[in-house]
Amino acid sequence: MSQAGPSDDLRPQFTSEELQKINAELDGKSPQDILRWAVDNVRGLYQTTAFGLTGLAALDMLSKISLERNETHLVPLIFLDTLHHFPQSVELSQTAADNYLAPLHTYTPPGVSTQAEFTAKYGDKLWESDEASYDYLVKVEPAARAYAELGVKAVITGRRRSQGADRAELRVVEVDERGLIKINPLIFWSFKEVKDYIDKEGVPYNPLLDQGYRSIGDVHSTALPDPSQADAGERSGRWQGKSKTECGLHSNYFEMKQRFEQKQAGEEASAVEGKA
Ligand SMILES: Nc1ncnc2c1ncn2[C@@H]1O[C@H](COP(=O)(O)OS(=O)(=O)O)[C@@H](OP(=O)(O)O)[C@H]1O
Repeated sequence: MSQAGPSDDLRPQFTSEELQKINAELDGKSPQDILRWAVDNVRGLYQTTAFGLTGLAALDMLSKISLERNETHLVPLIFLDTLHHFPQSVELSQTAADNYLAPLHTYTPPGVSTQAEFTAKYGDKLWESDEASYDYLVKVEPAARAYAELGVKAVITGRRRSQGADRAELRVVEVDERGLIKINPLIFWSFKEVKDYIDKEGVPYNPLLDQGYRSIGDVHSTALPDPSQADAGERSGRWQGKSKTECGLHSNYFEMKQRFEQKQAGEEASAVEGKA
């Protein structure tokens, strides 16, 4: 399966010197100021979101920025439906987009649109037998396909420094190895600041949050945070018992793609040998 596409060749909009200057200017700024900067200065801008609290806050802020400017255009949304989300998360993707009248682009893994089709095509519990291929198929490839098909040059993400692990070192604006710009408008906020904003502005959110979940991904890799570990991070319910902290979406694209393609080639070669 070849996953090549124009997204492999995104052209950077900023030189590294410009990027350094932009980050110095945006350091410590409010999410709204960062979002205003993004809307005014970045072309091909989308919001990639799983409709976590951070993404919902950004969506609400973007909608208010549009209103204050009397604009009808809202930054379009990209949702990568892994086909293994909680039903509440999938439902929220539609209700949030409808609520804000934001264009929503939903992408599923290559060649499938239901969980049963995914299992039939790629195997049962692929996340257990081959986690890297699972991540590639449900997040990395669909995102690259979305970027190529939609002409995405930049994405707003819901990552924040206070989420810890790799995210502690985030910059406001990053350019990835493909030249894709990633903007992290709520980078300086804590979980409490985000939740306070959501409550104050009455932003509808995933009902699972009220059951104690704090970070929500796939059903099979999301658990309630351990109540005995009160100071564990907000993402401690993700991939519990594993050292993994990221789903691949924010990892090096070329490395993920190469690993997947090598694995595929190896499996195809073994299948041919097996038949011979
Ligand atoms: N399925 C899907 N579709 C589109 N975009 C997605 C997806 N999963 C993660 N993201 C983007 O990554 C942000 C952080 O998500 P998480 O903290 O849940 O971590 S992880 O990416 O799943 O590892 C997340 O922030 P939110 O907008 O708050 O959801 C998004 O910007």
